Amino acid sequence: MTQEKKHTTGMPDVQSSADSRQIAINKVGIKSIRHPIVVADKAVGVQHTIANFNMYVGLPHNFKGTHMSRFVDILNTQSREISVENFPVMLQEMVQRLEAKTGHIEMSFPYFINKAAPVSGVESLMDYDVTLIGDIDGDDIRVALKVVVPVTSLCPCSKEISERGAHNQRSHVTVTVTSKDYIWIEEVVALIEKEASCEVYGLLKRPDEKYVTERAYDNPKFVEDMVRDVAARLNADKRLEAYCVESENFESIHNHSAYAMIEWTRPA
Ligand SMILES: Nc1nc2c(ncn2[C@@H]2O[C@H](COP(=O)(O)OP(=O)(O)OP(=O)(O)O)[C@@H](O)[C@H]2O)c(=O)[nH]1
Repeated sequence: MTQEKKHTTGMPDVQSSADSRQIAINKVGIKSIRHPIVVADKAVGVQHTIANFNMYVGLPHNFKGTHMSRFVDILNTQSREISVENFPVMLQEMVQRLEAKTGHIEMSFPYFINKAAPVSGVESLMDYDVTLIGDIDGDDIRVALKVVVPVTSLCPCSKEISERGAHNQRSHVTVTVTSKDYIWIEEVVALIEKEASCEVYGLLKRPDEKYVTERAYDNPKFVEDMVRDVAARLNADKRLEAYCVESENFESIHNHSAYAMIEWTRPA
């Protein structure tokens, strides 16, 4: 007897009953459930963190409801860790357990990278928001990696027209990639940070602060420059099947953001 059946034998199963409305549901399941996960860490082997999961399946028109408890059960399966490597297996397990054809999982987690300050070399952790987005439709499985990288951007126009200074701000550069091969989170972060006016750090001493201020001033970027320069680097990566690069600059001279986005898919 399966785990799900042994506690419920003899009880009415409303969700399995028929529905006559002739309307299929694209996504049904659970949203915002937290669970510990393990992520491969390029520097130290593994990193333990906590992910927020959204897990959905498609529901055919003739069923009243899905089986919500089974999604949680998949997270609690003891026979394997929840990891980036096991993510496709989770997608397969989910559609199998839910008797569905299509499924979608989003696994969002903070990921920490130890960075050295640019002059003093003092080390500190920086946190990055990472999401794995998986879709399964029959035998077709697609997994995208999304990384949000906070950086500094400095406005080229402001630098040109002002007698002193230039407005600069923190920006979020978000890259979402699908790839034939494994892509390290660290690779995506490094690629983006190289193209920013300057990268940001958890801990900076005064010599570092002077360096990042001057580095940003010497390296001004519009939001358009940011997404184009990151896209040019992504274009050179032959492993990629598709990408989306976005930049949101939280403008320090406005109460709104500047935003740009480039999407690319490898031609068939
Ligand atoms: N389908 C559905 N279930 C819900 C919803 N809200 C809460 N639930 C609960 O999800 C729980 C049942 O999950 P199931 O997986 O169907 O439970 P079960 O029938 O005991 O388990 P199985 O034998 O695996 O089907 C019940 O407590 C439901 O009331 C909802 O909006 N839709």
